[in-house]
Amino acid sequence: MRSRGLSDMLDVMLDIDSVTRRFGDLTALDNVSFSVPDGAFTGFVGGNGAGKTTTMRIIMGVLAASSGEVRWNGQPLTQCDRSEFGYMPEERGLYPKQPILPQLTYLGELHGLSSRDARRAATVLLTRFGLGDRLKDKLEKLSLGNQQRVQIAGALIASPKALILDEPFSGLDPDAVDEMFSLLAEFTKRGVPVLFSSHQLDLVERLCDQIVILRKGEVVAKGSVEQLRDSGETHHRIVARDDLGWLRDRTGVTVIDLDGPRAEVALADEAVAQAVLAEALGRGPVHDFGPIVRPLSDYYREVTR
Ligand SMILES: Nc1ncnc2c1ncn2[C@@H]1O[C@H](COP(=O)(O)OP(=O)(O)OP(=O)(O)O)[C@@H](O)[C@H]1O
Repeated sequence: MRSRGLSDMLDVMLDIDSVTRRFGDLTALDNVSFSVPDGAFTGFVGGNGAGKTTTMRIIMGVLAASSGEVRWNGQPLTQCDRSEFGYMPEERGLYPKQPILPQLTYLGELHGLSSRDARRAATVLLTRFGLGDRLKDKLEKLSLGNQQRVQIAGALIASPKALILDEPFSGLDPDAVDEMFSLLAEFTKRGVPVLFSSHQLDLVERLCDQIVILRKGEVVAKGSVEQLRDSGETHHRIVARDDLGWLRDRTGVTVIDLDGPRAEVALADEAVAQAVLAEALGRGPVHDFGPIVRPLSDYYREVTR
């Protein structure tokens, strides 16, 4: 679904620069730096406790950084800038016991919309999410997936200039994810930067223009999916007619998996790859030989272990 390369997105609107945050003895964020370019979907991943929520809270001014700075269009981010951002916090912002339309309308008003415009925007969004006949229902009466849709609608209500979404896709079924993604894509097309955290690597790989990986409060990788994959170890697949056990004794070859005439190997460099192919051909027919495009999850495991 990615539509543009990073090179097309030259404007960097949201800049997280050397942000450190300590809680007592714990350094939850250690010199974290990355940018969320104009119009880019930036996926923010990392294990439990890596520091994603803390980073988002600092961006939104809920927490202060111990040191470092967040900039918006090159200037230190202000509360006024933040009031124009859409934010979906980890703890979710809406009240379970209140009906959904008045809550979203109120949120729109808090962001500066007139009562009429806020109500209209809320109605349009909720209808778009298939909740047009549930406007008077209390949030808690909706299914979890629908509650999540309403929470996301809360971040979108007032034409946000940036979107900071803490696990917006958790709890959504695959159709709802696609529906939500196409809605968010309308914002990125208008140049809105979107930063979202997620534990769903397959989804991040499919949807994001760029990815930032945190491990124990430090950025361990950032870039487009292609850049991250290319920087990881490449594996090759070999399928031949005869047993490939000889691969175990060759310099520069690490056997990852071997099953008779089928093998997955890590090869030190291109010269080793050519030598392996030549030897395999010398020993008999080779049915398949080539690099394996590995999922992002493999690379993620490499950099976070
Ligand atoms: N208010 C706080 N006081 C003390 N420690 C905190 C506070 N907030 C976060 N932490 C700690 O900071 C670290 C980072 O937490 P954070 O919630 O940012 O991680 P996360 O990447 O969002 O994790 P998860 O994926 O589990 O939501 C954790 O060790 C957490 O316990």
